[in-house]
Amino acid sequence: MAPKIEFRGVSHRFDLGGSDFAALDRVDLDIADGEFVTVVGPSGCGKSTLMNVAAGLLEPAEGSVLVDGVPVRGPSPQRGVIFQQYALFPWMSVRKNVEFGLKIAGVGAAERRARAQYFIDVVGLTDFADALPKTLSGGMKQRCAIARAYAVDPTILLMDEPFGALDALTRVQLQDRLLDTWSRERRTVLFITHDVDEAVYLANRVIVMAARPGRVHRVIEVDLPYPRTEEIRLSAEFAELRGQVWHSVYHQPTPLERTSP
Ligand SMILES: Nc1ncnc2c1ncn2[C@@H]1O[C@H](COP(=O)(O)OP(=O)(O)OP(=O)(O)O)[C@@H](O)[C@H]1O
Repeated sequence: MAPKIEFRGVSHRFDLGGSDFAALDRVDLDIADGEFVTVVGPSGCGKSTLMNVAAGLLEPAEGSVLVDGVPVRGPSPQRGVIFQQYALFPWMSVRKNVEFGLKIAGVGAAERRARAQYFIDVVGLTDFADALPKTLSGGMKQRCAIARAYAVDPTILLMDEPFGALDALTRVQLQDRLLDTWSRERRTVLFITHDVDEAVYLANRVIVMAARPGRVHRVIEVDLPYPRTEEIRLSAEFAELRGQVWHSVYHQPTPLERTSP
């Protein structure tokens, strides 16, 4: 089956005070439909740049990203994006936030309400549907952002450190909630994180990037069954995979001085 997302020779440079800086160097990566792929790597290795290119928020200097075989030319409702900062509208209730994208898409009031309610229930915010974001905890805000992203029915979810600002316990709970949502509403997920445990716990496949220039360093298959459970998190197999990812992230080759053509 053709990949859902294809990165084809994606390179990107930023101008750093007159000299070019290679944020991404010839990234090739295929992601299958329904896969859950996590991306880890040292700070500045180009994780967010990779995601922004996939989201259509950034045009790569070279190469392209294809979704269902079609080059990405800009943002699309087909690709839901979730950032670390929740980006909720503070004056709107949870329900109105979740309905927002549907309203923009011209979905009628009754269907809007039903779809929003479904995803509010899925992320466990039923009792807070009419609450304003300022009354929610960080984890609840992020669940609202997840419900909002799902409600417009994207085929792909692009998540950039979505749980990065949360405490460890909330983070683990949201990982389970996200996997539960993913198992019920299967989407292709590209999830960026700094957290090696999180990367292994969530993924089918972990992409380890290296910096300077930003590139794919290693791809590690996570051959653990779903649903992932505490038992799996504490298993020897999990520890072994975590060790592999950890080693790949923290013992990387020295940065290349320049990229060869
Ligand atoms: N708008 C920009 N202008 C100049 N340089 C940039 C810009 N955005 C990113 N960079 C540089 O490109 C490199 C990759 O940045 P990116 O944010 O993609 O890395 P990252 O892996 O997501 O980092 P982190 O894990 O710290 O968030 C970094 O060295 C960064 O300094």
